[in-house]
Amino acid sequence: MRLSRYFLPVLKEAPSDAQIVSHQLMLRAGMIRQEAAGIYAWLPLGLRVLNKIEQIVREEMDRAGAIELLMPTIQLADLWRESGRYDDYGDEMLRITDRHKRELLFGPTAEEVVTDIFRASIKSYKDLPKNLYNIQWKFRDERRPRFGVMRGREFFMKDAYSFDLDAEGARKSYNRMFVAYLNLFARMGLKAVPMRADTGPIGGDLSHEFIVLAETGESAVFCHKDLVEMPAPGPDLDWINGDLQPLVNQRTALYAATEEMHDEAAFNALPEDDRLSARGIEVGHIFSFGTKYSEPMKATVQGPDGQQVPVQMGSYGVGVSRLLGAIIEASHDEGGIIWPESVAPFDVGIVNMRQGDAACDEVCDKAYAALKAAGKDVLYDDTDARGGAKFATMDLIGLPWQLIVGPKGVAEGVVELKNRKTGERQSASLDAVLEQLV
Ligand SMILES: Nc1ncnc2c1ncn2[C@@H]1O[C@H](COS(=O)(=O)NC(=O)[C@@H](N)CS)[C@@H](O)[C@H]1O
Repeated sequence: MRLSRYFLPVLKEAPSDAQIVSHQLMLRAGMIRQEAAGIYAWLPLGLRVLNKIEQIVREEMDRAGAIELLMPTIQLADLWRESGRYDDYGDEMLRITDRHKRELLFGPTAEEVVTDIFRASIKSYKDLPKNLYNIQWKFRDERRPRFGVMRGREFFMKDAYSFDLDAEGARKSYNRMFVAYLNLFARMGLKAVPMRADTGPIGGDLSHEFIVLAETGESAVFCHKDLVEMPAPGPDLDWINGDLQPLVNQRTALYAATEEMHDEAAFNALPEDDRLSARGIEVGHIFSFGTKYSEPMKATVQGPDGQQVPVQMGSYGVGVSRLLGAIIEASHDEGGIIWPESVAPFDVGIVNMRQGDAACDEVCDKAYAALKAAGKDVLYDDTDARGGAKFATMDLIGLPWQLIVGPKGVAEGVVELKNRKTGERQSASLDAVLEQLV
Protein backbone atom coordinates (compact mmCIF):
# COMPACT_ATOMS: atom_id res chain seq x y z
CA MET A 1 0.00 0.00 0.00
CA ARG A 2 1.40 3.45 -0.90
CA LEU A 3 0.83 5.85 1.97
CA SER A 4 0.05 8.66 -0.50
CA ARG A 5 -3.04 6.69 -1.50
CA TYR A 6 -3.96 5.23 1.91
CA PHE A 7 -6.16 6.61 4.68
CA LEU A 8 -4.10 6.98 7.84
CA PRO A 9 -5.35 9.95 9.88
CA VAL A 10 -2.53 10.04 12.46
CA LEU A 11 -2.80 12.62 15.23
CA LYS A 12 0.02 14.71 16.73
CA GLU A 13 -1.59 14.59 20.17
CA ALA A 14 -4.11 12.25 21.79
CA PRO A 15 -7.33 13.83 23.05
CA SER A 16 -7.10 14.67 26.75
CA ASP A 17 -9.78 12.15 27.74
CA ALA A 18 -7.57 9.26 26.57
CA GLN A 19 -6.00 8.24 29.86
CA ILE A 20 -4.15 4.98 29.17
CA VAL A 21 -1.36 4.53 26.67
CA SER A 22 -3.17 2.01 24.44
CA HIS A 23 -6.12 4.37 24.02
CA GLN A 24 -3.80 7.31 23.29
CA LEU A 25 -1.74 5.35 20.77
CA MET A 26 -4.72 3.82 18.94
CA LEU A 27 -6.15 7.29 18.42
CA ARG A 28 -2.83 8.86 17.45
CA ALA A 29 -2.00 6.00 15.06
CA GLY A 30 -5.27 6.58 13.21
CA MET A 31 -6.61 3.12 14.10
CA ILE A 32 -9.99 4.04 15.58
CA ARG A 33 -12.30 7.01 15.86
CA GLN A 34 -14.90 7.37 18.60
CA GLU A 35 -18.36 7.85 17.10
CA ALA A 36 -20.22 7.74 20.43
CA ALA A 37 -19.37 6.79 24.02
CA GLY A 38 -17.87 3.30 23.86
CA ILE A 39 -18.63 3.01 20.14
CA TYR A 40 -15.83 3.19 17.56
CA ALA A 41 -15.27 3.32 13.86
CA TRP A 42 -12.47 0.93 12.95
CA LEU A 43 -10.23 2.88 10.59
CA PRO A 44 -8.14 0.99 8.00
CA LEU A 45 -5.01 0.46 10.10
CA GLY A 46 -6.96 -0.68 13.15
CA LEU A 47 -9.17 -2.98 11.09
CA ARG A 48 -6.11 -4.77 9.66
CA VAL A 49 -4.95 -5.62 13.18
CA LEU A 50 -8.46 -6.59 14.29
CA ASN A 51 -8.71 -8.98 11.31
CA LYS A 52 -5.32 -10.56 12.12
CA ILE A 53 -6.28 -11.10 15.75
CA GLU A 54 -9.63 -12.53 14.67
CA GLN A 55 -7.89 -14.95 12.29
CA ILE A 56 -5.52 -16.26 14.99
CA VAL A 57 -8.50 -16.86 17.29
CA ARG A 58 -10.37 -18.61 14.44
CA GLU A 59 -7.41 -20.89 13.64
CA GLU A 60 -7.01 -22.00 17.25
CA MET A 61 -10.76 -22.59 17.70
CA ASP A 62 -10.83 -24.69 14.53
CA ARG A 63 -7.75 -26.61 15.68
CA ALA A 64 -9.49 -27.45 18.95
CA GLY A 65 -12.47 -28.88 17.05
CA ALA A 66 -14.90 -25.96 17.46
CA ILE A 67 -17.19 -25.24 14.51
CA GLU A 68 -17.77 -21.67 13.33
CA LEU A 69 -21.18 -20.21 12.62
CA LEU A 70 -22.48 -16.64 12.81
CA MET A 71 -25.33 -15.63 15.07
CA PRO A 72 -27.27 -12.37 14.71
CA THR A 73 -26.43 -9.30 16.80
CA ILE A 74 -30.14 -8.64 17.37
CA GLN A 75 -31.92 -11.25 19.50
CA LEU A 76 -35.50 -11.98 20.61
CA ALA A 77 -36.34 -10.90 24.16
CA ASP A 78 -38.53 -14.01 24.50
CA LEU A 79 -35.50 -16.28 24.29
CA TRP A 80 -34.02 -14.47 27.29
CA ARG A 81 -37.32 -14.82 29.09
CA GLU A 82 -37.07 -18.60 28.60
CA SER A 83 -33.66 -18.70 30.29
CA GLY A 84 -34.81 -16.28 32.98
CA ARG A 85 -32.04 -13.76 32.24
CA TYR A 86 -34.15 -11.05 30.57
CA ASP A 87 -34.89 -9.23 33.78
CA ASP A 88 -31.73 -10.22 35.67
CA TYR A 89 -29.40 -8.78 33.03
CA GLY A 90 -30.21 -5.21 34.05
CA ASP A 91 -29.27 -1.89 32.51
CA GLU A 92 -26.33 -3.24 30.50
CA MET A 93 -28.82 -4.78 28.07
CA LEU A 94 -29.79 -2.56 25.11
CA ARG A 95 -33.48 -3.29 24.68
CA ILE A 96 -35.08 -2.55 21.33
CA THR A 97 -38.67 -2.44 20.02
CA ASP A 98 -39.24 -2.87 16.29
CA ARG A 99 -41.97 -1.34 14.14
CA HIS A 100 -44.32 -4.19 14.99
CA LYS A 101 -43.67 -3.50 18.67
CA ARG A 102 -41.74 -6.80 18.98
CA GLU A 103 -39.26 -6.81 21.87
CA LEU A 104 -35.70 -7.35 20.72
CA LEU A 105 -32.25 -6.72 22.17
CA PHE A 106 -28.69 -6.16 20.98
CA GLY A 107 -26.95 -9.32 22.23
CA PRO A 108 -24.42 -8.84 25.06
CA THR A 109 -23.65 -12.57 24.75
CA ALA A 110 -25.32 -15.52 22.99
CA GLU A 111 -25.99 -18.46 25.33
CA GLU A 112 -29.73 -18.33 24.63
CA VAL A 113 -29.43 -18.05 20.85
CA VAL A 114 -26.89 -20.86 20.51
CA THR A 115 -28.97 -23.10 22.78
CA ASP A 116 -31.99 -22.44 20.55
CA ILE A 117 -29.93 -23.35 17.45
CA PHE A 118 -28.72 -26.53 19.19
CA ARG A 119 -32.10 -27.70 20.48
CA ALA A 120 -33.70 -27.27 17.03
CA SER A 121 -31.44 -29.87 15.45
CA ILE A 122 -29.45 -32.06 17.83
CA LYS A 123 -31.50 -34.80 19.50
CA SER A 124 -29.11 -37.65 20.25
CA TYR A 125 -26.06 -38.09 22.49
CA LYS A 126 -24.41 -39.68 19.44
CA ASP A 127 -24.08 -36.20 17.96
CA LEU A 128 -22.11 -34.96 20.98
CA PRO A 129 -19.75 -33.36 21.88
CA LYS A 130 -20.29 -30.19 19.93
CA ASN A 131 -18.57 -26.80 20.25
CA LEU A 132 -20.19 -24.02 18.20
CA TYR A 133 -18.57 -20.58 18.05
CA ASN A 134 -18.93 -17.23 16.43
CA ILE A 135 -16.93 -14.03 16.25
CA GLN A 136 -19.55 -11.32 16.47
CA TRP A 137 -20.19 -7.77 17.68
CA LYS A 138 -21.75 -7.49 21.13
CA PHE A 139 -23.34 -4.57 22.95
CA ARG A 140 -23.23 -3.93 26.68
CA ASP A 141 -24.52 -0.56 27.82
CA GLU A 142 -21.59 -0.04 30.22
CA ARG A 143 -22.29 2.76 32.68
CA ARG A 144 -18.74 4.11 32.19
CA PRO A 145 -17.19 2.99 28.92
CA ARG A 146 -13.51 3.98 29.13
CA PHE A 147 -9.94 3.19 28.10
CA GLY A 148 -10.89 3.11 24.44
CA VAL A 149 -11.60 -0.39 23.10
CA MET A 150 -10.63 -1.90 26.45
CA ARG A 151 -14.08 -1.24 27.88
CA GLY A 152 -16.37 -0.34 24.99
CA ARG A 153 -20.14 -0.60 24.62
CA GLU A 154 -20.03 -2.16 21.15
CA PHE A 155 -17.18 -4.68 21.05
CA PHE A 156 -15.96 -7.68 19.07
CA MET A 157 -16.00 -11.01 20.85
CA LYS A 158 -15.28 -14.63 20.00
CA ASP A 159 -17.82 -16.64 21.92
CA ALA A 160 -17.83 -20.43 21.82
CA TYR A 161 -20.36 -22.77 23.39
CA SER A 162 -19.91 -26.47 24.20
CA PHE A 163 -22.55 -29.20 24.50
CA ASP A 164 -21.92 -32.55 26.19
CA LEU A 165 -23.93 -35.51 27.50
CA ASP A 166 -22.39 -35.53 30.97
CA ALA A 167 -20.07 -33.70 33.36
CA GLU A 168 -17.05 -35.73 32.27
CA GLY A 169 -17.58 -34.70 28.66
CA ALA A 170 -18.15 -31.10 29.69
CA ARG A 171 -14.84 -31.09 31.53
CA LYS A 172 -13.06 -32.33 28.40
CA SER A 173 -14.66 -29.53 26.37
CA TYR A 174 -13.59 -27.02 29.01
CA ASN A 175 -10.04 -28.37 28.94
CA ARG A 176 -9.84 -28.09 25.13
CA MET A 177 -10.75 -24.42 25.35
CA PHE A 178 -8.41 -23.81 28.32
CA VAL A 179 -5.46 -25.20 26.34
CA ALA A 180 -6.51 -23.51 23.07
CA TYR A 181 -6.54 -20.17 24.93
CA LEU A 182 -3.00 -20.75 26.22
CA ASN A 183 -1.90 -21.19 22.60
CA LEU A 184 -3.86 -18.40 20.96
CA PHE A 185 -2.74 -15.68 23.36
CA ALA A 186 0.88 -16.89 23.08
CA ARG A 187 0.61 -16.57 19.27
CA MET A 188 -0.20 -12.88 19.79
CA GLY A 189 2.95 -12.41 21.86
CA LEU A 190 0.96 -12.20 25.10
CA LYS A 191 1.57 -13.86 28.45
CA ALA A 192 -2.03 -14.53 29.52
CA VAL A 193 -2.31 -16.25 32.92
CA PRO A 194 -5.36 -18.47 33.63
CA MET A 195 -6.87 -17.51 36.96
CA ARG A 196 -9.80 -18.89 38.95
CA ALA A 197 -12.62 -16.42 38.41
CA ASP A 198 -16.11 -15.49 39.40
CA THR A 199 -18.91 -16.62 37.08
CA GLY A 200 -21.19 -13.56 37.38
CA PRO A 201 -24.22 -13.19 35.04
CA ILE A 202 -23.05 -16.02 32.76
CA GLY A 203 -23.31 -18.53 35.64
CA GLY A 204 -21.97 -21.94 36.60
CA ASP A 205 -19.41 -23.06 39.14
CA LEU A 206 -16.19 -23.42 37.13
CA SER A 207 -14.57 -20.46 35.50
CA HIS A 208 -11.14 -19.11 34.57
CA GLU A 209 -10.18 -15.67 33.35
CA PHE A 210 -7.10 -15.24 31.16
CA ILE A 211 -5.26 -12.21 32.41
CA VAL A 212 -2.49 -10.15 30.77
CA LEU A 213 -0.46 -8.41 33.45
CA ALA A 214 -0.40 -4.65 32.92
CA GLU A 215 -0.25 -1.69 35.32
CA THR A 216 -3.30 -0.19 33.66
CA GLY A 217 -5.33 -3.42 34.04
CA GLU A 218 -8.77 -3.05 35.64
CA SER A 219 -8.44 -6.27 37.64
CA ALA A 220 -6.33 -6.87 40.75
CA VAL A 221 -4.85 -10.35 40.41
CA PHE A 222 -2.74 -12.68 42.54
CA CYS A 223 -0.71 -15.63 41.28
CA HIS A 224 2.35 -17.86 41.61
CA LYS A 225 5.04 -16.13 39.58
CA ASP A 226 5.98 -19.33 37.69
CA LEU A 227 2.70 -19.09 35.78
CA VAL A 228 3.77 -15.95 33.93
CA GLU A 229 6.70 -17.49 32.08
CA MET A 230 5.17 -20.97 31.64
CA PRO A 231 5.27 -21.62 27.86
CA ALA A 232 2.06 -22.49 25.99
CA PRO A 233 1.63 -26.21 25.14
CA GLY A 234 1.76 -25.63 21.37
CA PRO A 235 -0.53 -26.97 18.63
CA ASP A 236 0.57 -30.61 18.35
CA LEU A 237 -1.87 -32.30 20.70
CA ASP A 238 -4.55 -34.93 20.33
CA TRP A 239 -7.33 -32.37 20.66
CA ILE A 240 -10.25 -34.76 20.22
CA ASN A 241 -9.28 -37.94 22.08
CA GLY A 242 -6.24 -36.89 24.10
CA ASP A 243 -6.30 -36.26 27.85
CA LEU A 244 -5.61 -32.54 28.29
CA GLN A 245 -6.28 -32.57 32.04
CA PRO A 246 -2.55 -32.85 32.96
CA LEU A 247 -1.83 -29.68 30.93
CA VAL A 248 -4.64 -27.88 32.76
CA ASN A 249 -3.52 -29.24 36.16
CA GLN A 250 0.03 -28.01 35.50
CA ARG A 251 -1.41 -24.50 35.69
CA THR A 252 -4.31 -24.83 38.09
CA ALA A 253 -2.02 -26.54 40.61
CA LEU A 254 -0.34 -23.16 41.07
CA TYR A 255 -2.16 -20.37 42.90
CA ALA A 256 -3.85 -17.84 40.61
CA ALA A 257 -7.01 -15.89 41.38
CA THR A 258 -8.73 -12.68 40.49
CA GLU A 259 -9.74 -10.33 43.30
CA GLU A 260 -13.24 -11.81 43.63
CA MET A 261 -11.83 -15.31 44.17
CA HIS A 262 -8.67 -14.41 46.07
CA ASP A 263 -7.80 -16.41 49.21
CA GLU A 264 -5.29 -14.25 51.11
CA ALA A 265 -4.32 -17.06 53.49
CA ALA A 266 -3.60 -19.53 50.69
CA PHE A 267 -1.65 -16.86 48.80
CA ASN A 268 0.41 -15.93 51.86
CA ALA A 269 1.19 -19.61 52.41
CA LEU A 270 3.34 -19.39 49.27
CA PRO A 271 7.03 -18.54 49.71
CA GLU A 272 7.25 -14.76 49.45
CA ASP A 273 9.51 -14.95 46.36
CA ASP A 274 6.83 -16.92 44.53
CA ARG A 275 3.99 -14.47 45.17
CA LEU A 276 2.98 -12.04 42.43
CA SER A 277 0.22 -9.51 42.92
CA ALA A 278 -0.44 -7.19 40.04
CA ARG A 279 -3.07 -5.53 37.92
CA GLY A 280 -4.26 -7.31 34.82
CA ILE A 281 -6.40 -7.10 31.72
CA GLU A 282 -9.00 -9.82 31.24
CA VAL A 283 -8.61 -10.93 27.61
CA GLY A 284 -10.60 -14.16 27.88
CA HIS A 285 -13.06 -15.82 30.22
CA ILE A 286 -14.28 -19.42 30.15
CA PHE A 287 -17.17 -20.97 32.04
CA SER A 288 -18.70 -24.37 32.68
CA PHE A 289 -22.30 -24.03 33.78
CA GLY A 290 -23.97 -27.43 33.44
CA THR A 291 -27.68 -27.23 32.60
CA LYS A 292 -28.22 -23.56 33.50
CA TYR A 293 -29.56 -22.88 29.99
CA SER A 294 -30.41 -26.36 28.67
CA GLU A 295 -32.82 -27.08 31.55
CA PRO A 296 -35.10 -24.04 31.21
CA MET A 297 -34.79 -24.05 27.42
CA LYS A 298 -35.37 -27.80 27.15
CA ALA A 299 -32.25 -28.50 25.13
CA THR A 300 -32.21 -32.24 25.68
CA VAL A 301 -30.81 -35.27 23.86
CA GLN A 302 -31.76 -38.94 24.05
CA GLY A 303 -29.14 -40.62 26.21
CA PRO A 304 -27.71 -44.16 25.77
CA ASP A 305 -30.55 -45.46 27.99
CA GLY A 306 -33.19 -43.83 25.81
CA GLN A 307 -33.97 -41.15 28.42
CA GLN A 308 -34.10 -37.43 27.55
CA VAL A 309 -31.29 -35.54 29.33
CA PRO A 310 -30.52 -31.78 29.33
CA VAL A 311 -27.06 -31.23 27.87
CA GLN A 312 -24.09 -30.01 29.90
CA MET A 313 -22.82 -26.68 28.55
CA GLY A 314 -19.97 -24.24 28.80
CA SER A 315 -19.13 -20.90 27.17
CA TYR A 316 -15.76 -19.48 26.23
CA GLY A 317 -15.18 -15.81 25.39
CA VAL A 318 -12.23 -13.87 23.97
CA GLY A 319 -12.24 -10.08 23.82
CA VAL A 320 -11.09 -9.73 20.19
CA SER A 321 -11.31 -5.93 20.07
CA ARG A 322 -10.04 -5.57 23.65
CA LEU A 323 -6.93 -7.51 22.59
CA LEU A 324 -5.66 -4.58 20.49
CA GLY A 325 -5.52 -2.51 23.66
CA ALA A 326 -4.03 -5.34 25.71
CA ILE A 327 -1.27 -6.01 23.17
CA ILE A 328 -0.35 -2.31 23.02
CA GLU A 329 -0.30 -2.04 26.82
CA ALA A 330 2.10 -4.99 26.85
CA SER A 331 4.17 -3.86 23.84
CA HIS A 332 4.97 -0.17 23.28
CA ASP A 333 7.69 2.39 23.97
CA GLU A 334 7.99 6.18 23.94
CA GLY A 335 7.94 6.15 20.14
CA GLY A 336 4.62 4.31 19.94
CA ILE A 337 3.27 0.83 19.31
CA ILE A 338 5.49 -2.25 18.85
CA TRP A 339 3.33 -4.86 17.07
CA PRO A 340 4.28 -8.53 17.34
CA GLU A 341 4.80 -9.77 13.77
CA SER A 342 1.77 -12.09 14.05
CA VAL A 343 -0.72 -9.22 14.36
CA ALA A 344 1.08 -6.26 12.73
CA PRO A 345 -1.07 -4.29 10.22
CA PHE A 346 1.79 -4.42 7.71
CA ASP A 347 4.93 -6.57 7.84
CA VAL A 348 7.31 -3.88 6.52
CA GLY A 349 7.32 -0.09 6.21
CA ILE A 350 9.40 1.40 3.39
CA VAL A 351 10.70 4.90 4.21
CA ASN A 352 11.82 6.92 1.21
CA MET A 353 14.03 9.66 2.65
CA ARG A 354 13.96 11.64 -0.58
CA GLN A 355 10.76 11.11 -2.53
CA GLY A 356 11.23 12.34 -6.06
CA ASP A 357 14.92 11.48 -6.20
CA ALA A 358 15.11 9.07 -9.14
CA ALA A 359 17.67 6.75 -7.54
CA CYS A 360 15.78 6.55 -4.22
CA ASP A 361 12.42 6.11 -5.92
CA GLU A 362 13.80 3.31 -8.08
CA VAL A 363 15.19 1.37 -5.10
CA CYS A 364 11.93 1.87 -3.15
CA ASP A 365 9.81 0.72 -6.11
CA LYS A 366 12.03 -2.35 -6.52
CA ALA A 367 11.79 -3.19 -2.81
CA TYR A 368 8.01 -2.61 -2.79
CA ALA A 369 7.49 -4.90 -5.81
CA ALA A 370 9.77 -7.65 -4.46
CA LEU A 371 8.18 -7.68 -1.00
CA LYS A 372 4.65 -7.72 -2.39
CA ALA A 373 5.62 -10.49 -4.82
CA ALA A 374 6.82 -12.47 -1.79
CA GLY A 375 3.39 -12.06 -0.19
CA LYS A 376 4.43 -9.45 2.34
CA ASP A 377 2.09 -6.66 3.47
CA VAL A 378 3.99 -3.43 2.78
CA LEU A 379 3.26 0.19 3.66
CA TYR A 380 5.44 2.41 1.46
CA ASP A 381 5.71 5.97 2.76
CA ASP A 382 5.98 7.67 -0.61
CA THR A 383 4.79 11.03 0.70
CA ASP A 384 6.93 14.15 0.55
CA ALA A 385 7.02 14.52 4.34
CA ARG A 386 10.40 15.15 5.95
CA GLY A 387 12.50 12.16 7.01
CA GLY A 388 12.02 12.84 10.71
CA ALA A 389 8.24 12.92 10.35
CA LYS A 390 8.35 9.66 8.38
CA PHE A 391 10.36 7.95 11.11
CA ALA A 392 8.01 9.24 13.80
CA THR A 393 4.98 7.90 11.93
CA MET A 394 6.57 4.51 11.35
CA ASP A 395 7.57 4.23 15.02
CA LEU A 396 4.10 5.35 16.11
CA ILE A 397 2.18 2.78 14.02
CA GLY A 398 4.59 0.09 15.15
CA LEU A 399 5.40 -1.98 12.06
CA PRO A 400 7.98 -4.67 12.96
CA TRP A 401 10.47 -3.68 10.20
CA GLN A 402 11.42 -0.37 8.57
CA LEU A 403 13.30 -0.48 5.24
CA ILE A 404 14.96 2.94 4.96
CA VAL A 405 16.17 4.23 1.59
CA GLY A 406 18.27 7.40 1.52
CA PRO A 407 20.39 9.07 -1.22
CA LYS A 408 23.70 8.49 0.58
CA GLY A 409 23.01 4.79 1.12
CA VAL A 410 21.75 4.32 -2.42
CA ALA A 411 24.93 5.91 -3.76
CA GLU A 412 26.88 3.32 -1.74
CA GLY A 413 24.59 0.51 -2.91
CA VAL A 414 23.04 -0.05 0.51
CA VAL A 415 19.71 0.40 2.30
CA GLU A 416 19.02 0.36 6.05
CA LEU A 417 16.83 -2.14 7.88
CA LYS A 418 15.51 -1.19 11.32
CA ASN A 419 13.98 -3.66 13.77
CA ARG A 420 11.21 -1.70 15.56
CA LYS A 421 11.30 -3.87 18.69
CA THR A 422 15.05 -3.79 19.32
CA GLY A 423 15.84 -0.51 17.53
CA GLU A 424 18.72 -2.35 15.85
CA ARG A 425 19.66 -0.90 12.43
CA GLN A 426 21.75 -2.64 9.79
CA SER A 427 23.06 -1.44 6.41
CA ALA A 428 23.20 -3.95 3.61
CA SER A 429 22.44 -4.34 -0.08
CA LEU A 430 18.78 -4.34 -0.98
CA ASP A 431 19.06 -7.97 -2.06
CA ALA A 432 20.52 -8.99 1.28
CA VAL A 433 17.77 -7.14 3.16
CA LEU A 434 15.07 -8.65 0.95
CA GLU A 435 16.61 -12.06 1.57
CA GLN A 436 16.23 -11.50 5.31
CA LEU A 437 12.64 -10.21 5.12
CA VAL A 438 11.00 -12.77 2.87
N1 LIG B 1 -17.16 -3.90 27.52
C1 LIG B 1 -16.24 -4.67 26.93
N2 LIG B 1 -15.40 -4.14 26.01
C2 LIG B 1 -14.46 -4.93 25.41
N3 LIG B 1 -14.30 -6.24 25.66
C3 LIG B 1 -15.12 -6.80 26.58
C4 LIG B 1 -16.13 -6.07 27.25
N4 LIG B 1 -16.79 -6.91 28.10
C5 LIG B 1 -16.20 -8.11 27.95
N5 LIG B 1 -15.21 -8.06 27.05
C6 LIG B 1 -14.34 -9.15 26.62
O1 LIG B 1 -15.16 -10.28 26.27
C7 LIG B 1 -14.68 -11.43 26.96
C8 LIG B 1 -15.84 -12.39 27.20
O2 LIG B 1 -16.86 -11.71 27.90
S1 LIG B 1 -17.48 -12.46 29.13
O3 LIG B 1 -18.57 -11.66 29.60
O4 LIG B 1 -16.42 -12.70 30.05
N6 LIG B 1 -18.00 -13.88 28.62
C9 LIG B 1 -19.08 -14.03 27.84
O5 LIG B 1 -19.73 -13.11 27.41
C10 LIG B 1 -19.43 -15.48 27.53
N7 LIG B 1 -20.67 -15.52 26.81
C11 LIG B 1 -18.33 -16.06 26.73
S2 LIG B 1 -18.91 -17.04 25.44
C12 LIG B 1 -14.05 -10.88 28.23
O6 LIG B 1 -13.09 -11.80 28.73
C13 LIG B 1 -13.41 -9.59 27.73
O7 LIG B 1 -12.11 -9.86 27.19
